[in-house]
Amino acid sequence: MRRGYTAADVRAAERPLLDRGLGETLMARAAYALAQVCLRELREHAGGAYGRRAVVLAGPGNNGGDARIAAGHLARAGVGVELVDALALDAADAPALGRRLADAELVVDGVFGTGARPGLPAALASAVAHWREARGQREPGRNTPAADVPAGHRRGPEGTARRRGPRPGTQRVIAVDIPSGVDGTDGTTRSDAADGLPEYIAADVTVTFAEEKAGLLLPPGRVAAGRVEVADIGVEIDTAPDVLSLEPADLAGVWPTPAQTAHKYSRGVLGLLAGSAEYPGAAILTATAALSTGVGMLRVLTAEPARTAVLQACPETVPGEGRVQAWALGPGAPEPERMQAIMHQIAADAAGSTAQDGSARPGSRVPPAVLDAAALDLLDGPLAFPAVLTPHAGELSRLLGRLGEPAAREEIEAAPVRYARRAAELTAAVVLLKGAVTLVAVPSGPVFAQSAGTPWLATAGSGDVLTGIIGAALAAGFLEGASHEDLPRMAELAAAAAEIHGLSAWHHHPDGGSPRRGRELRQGPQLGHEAGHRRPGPVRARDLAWAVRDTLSGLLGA
Ligand SMILES: NC(=O)C1=CN([C@@H]2O[C@H](COP(=O)(O)OP(=O)(O)OC[C@H]3O[C@@H](n4cnc5c(N)ncnc54)[C@H](O)[C@@H]3O)[C@@H](O)[C@H]2O)[C@@H](O)CC1
Ligand SMILES: Nc1ncnc2c1ncn2[C@@H]1O[C@H](COP(=O)(O)OP(=O)(O)O)[C@@H](O)[C@H]1O
Ligand SMILES: [K+]
Repeated sequence: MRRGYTAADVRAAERPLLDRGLGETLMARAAYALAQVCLRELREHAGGAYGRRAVVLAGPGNNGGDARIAAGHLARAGVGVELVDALALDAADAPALGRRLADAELVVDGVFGTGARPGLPAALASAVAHWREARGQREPGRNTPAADVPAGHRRGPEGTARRRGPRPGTQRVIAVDIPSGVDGTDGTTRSDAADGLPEYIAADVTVTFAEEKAGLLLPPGRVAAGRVEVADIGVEIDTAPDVLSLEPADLAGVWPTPAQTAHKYSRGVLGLLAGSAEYPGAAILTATAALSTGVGMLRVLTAEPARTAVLQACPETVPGEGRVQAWALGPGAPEPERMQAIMHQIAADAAGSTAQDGSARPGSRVPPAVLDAAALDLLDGPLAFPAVLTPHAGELSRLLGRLGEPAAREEIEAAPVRYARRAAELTAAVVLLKGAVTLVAVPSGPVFAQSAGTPWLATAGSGDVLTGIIGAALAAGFLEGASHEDLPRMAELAAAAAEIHGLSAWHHHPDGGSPRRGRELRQGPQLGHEAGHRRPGPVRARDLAWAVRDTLSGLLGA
């Protein structure tokens, strides 16, 4: 499990040590750890440290202090270091600095640290844009690992005429504590007014101190940070983390598995209302995913012709009504009246209003629900039963509008954690906001951030698969029903489902390579781009729904 802390909590933990006069000691430890990582990266990616060129960008605070001391260590190891006072940069010098940045084997970003706010000062942003341009990159992005560079680019003369400096894949960018331009607590950045590109210094590796900062786990900071290494500098944080990320190795401990004596009803029954005459496929995808996840029984309540389509694709499915332990409602535009009726019934059961003797049964445990797609469009206030909502940014924008706090899709994409949390408060539900990094928020408590997937997952039907996985997990995880007190556990299951969904895109390897199993799978890809993992190819939602089974078998050690 990765844990991310707010800047305020990190500061508070450092305070007693600073009060005891240990500031310089801490900085010396941080700088030493940073220099060690820089030297190792140079050895691994540039063939050595001696004689290699480094540009160290140093800011005005302690982050700059760490970078300056590390620059001394690097120089003593024979690295040719140029130390740049990043805030004293003149706009006229930005193009030249951009070229020197492009030419260096190592760039150390010590501009802003725990105190960082989104964005970069104008002259520095301009230098970073020139650097990007000289490297032939359109967007901020770490240098493509050598293994991922297409063979044609790797051989022969050094790239195109526009490409300068070290071979692609040999330049390493190391962020000190946090990539500058990214907010350490919420991971947000600012976009350049002229070209619309986000203003941050994308790193290959971030060396962070004491504990991970929340912004390193949240989008887009998580993408900007590359691989994160935590250096122990003797600072202990004893407050609760603000952001959590489940890793593949955590999933076996989180995921509900059947007891030895289980039978199909005690494994959990999922009720599915998905699909319509227009979109029968969505019901097939959600049903296939739920069955691949190992649900005890799947009941499908959808009307014809989607019902026959599901029964033909998934012969295990049981048509019609009956008792269920969880609900999955909404993919493929099923009948709104039917969804409303089911939600009203769960809410009534949760309120206890259906007690036979007329007595109030407040807080009754009821089957929890995952509400997706069309079901989200029926919501306009706090939910009276425990639910997981699974919007993408566009759906969340519509939902927030109905809840009286409109936000455009772009606003949500720029500050996803803020809107996911707000939606969870307003709906009294778990809100899983889909994206390259999927966030899972509860009305109060830490947010989960999961990023096992690949951009190939962004394909129609992929969300329907996620709904099926979540539904099956809720059915198995809440055999006795759930109440609002269970929202944190529901969020944990939804986060685990998002991780399994993402890993399944890697697992299903379209080139026919052997599926990734066991230990290899549990280690998982880190944002996909780490060396050692092949890139997956196109994902078909149907294959993804099938692949979930192999993913789970690998993760659970079957
Ligand atoms: N405080 C400690 O105990 C330790 C801190 N360490 C380092 O200290 C760093 C924190 O140092 P500081 O608190 O001095 O803060 P920073 O170095 O992060 O920030 C310095 C200044 O830059 C300004 N700034 C931030 N974002 C800006 C932006 N986008 N545009 C313009 N100005 C901006 C801030 O207002 C602040 O005044 C950590 O990240 C870490 O690298 C380490 O030396 C280890 C010990
Ligand atoms: N760039 C990306 N990287 C990784 N995963 C992504 C990316 N973009 C989207 N996804 C994932 O793909 C899925 C798309 O779901 P959704 O938009 O609901 O599709 P649909 O409704 O067509 O099924 C989500 O799980 C989302 O997190
Ligand atoms: K930094």
